Amino acid sequence: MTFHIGAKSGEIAETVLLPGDPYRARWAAQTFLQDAVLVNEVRGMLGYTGTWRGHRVTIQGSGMGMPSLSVYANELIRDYGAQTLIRIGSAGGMQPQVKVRDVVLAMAASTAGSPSRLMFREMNFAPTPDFGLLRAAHEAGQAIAAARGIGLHVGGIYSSDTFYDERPDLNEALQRHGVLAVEMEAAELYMLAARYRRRALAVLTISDHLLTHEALPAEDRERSFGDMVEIALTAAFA
Ligand SMILES: O=P(O)(O)O[C@H]1O[C@H](CO)[C@@H](O)[C@H]1O
Ligand SMILES: O=c1cc[nH]c(=O)[nH]1
Repeated sequence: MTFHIGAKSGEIAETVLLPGDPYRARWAAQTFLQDAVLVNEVRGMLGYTGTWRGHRVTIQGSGMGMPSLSVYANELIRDYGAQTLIRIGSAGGMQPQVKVRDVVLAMAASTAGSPSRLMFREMNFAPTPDFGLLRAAHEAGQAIAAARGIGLHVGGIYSSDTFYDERPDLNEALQRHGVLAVEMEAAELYMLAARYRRRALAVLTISDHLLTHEALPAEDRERSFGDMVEIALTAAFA
């Protein structure tokens, strides 16, 4: 048991999927895991442990934004020994070729903030995922994307500290530099994984688009993003 996670010692698996939305954690656990057991509900941030194809997996909500993700990832790594942490998140598309419902594998996560910024100060640390996980997710993702008719993209993303941002010039600069999508947690996850020598990756589904202004409803963001969950699980145990 930690400050924010009520699970007992041994109730968290070494492989953890991290959706921001705790209800997505519940949906993914009910849909993909066998014998899923609720192991955390402190602050309503639901976490479940079960098995996928015989492998133990925890799916733990991480909340919105890097300070929240940082709380859960720190405790999962330092107190429960999590080794592989894969974010399964929603994101806003930033390029015309990246469509709503496409999946993005975040090969780098730029950020202007994050809790780790306090530590790095003037240093522009480059947060990146585990290459083995990225490669395995790409392989799994290609097959899933072809079968389901969705796009799969690998590239840089932007981990923002604000959902409602007042800097259209910043988004424009990021778009000109090829950034595929915006979300709010991956950079901190990658920095923590680097610090503690753990494996991390962010697998994202495009839920809305900054250029076309399309947006999926909350129910879809909670329950219809199975492609990225399958990609994440397959990559974790490749
Ligand atoms: O759907 P999740 O995983 O929460 O991810 C995205 O959605 C939230 C904003 O609506 C932020 O947490 C952002 O990163
Ligand atoms: O942070 C986010 C997440 C989803 N969609 C966005 O536009 N931003």
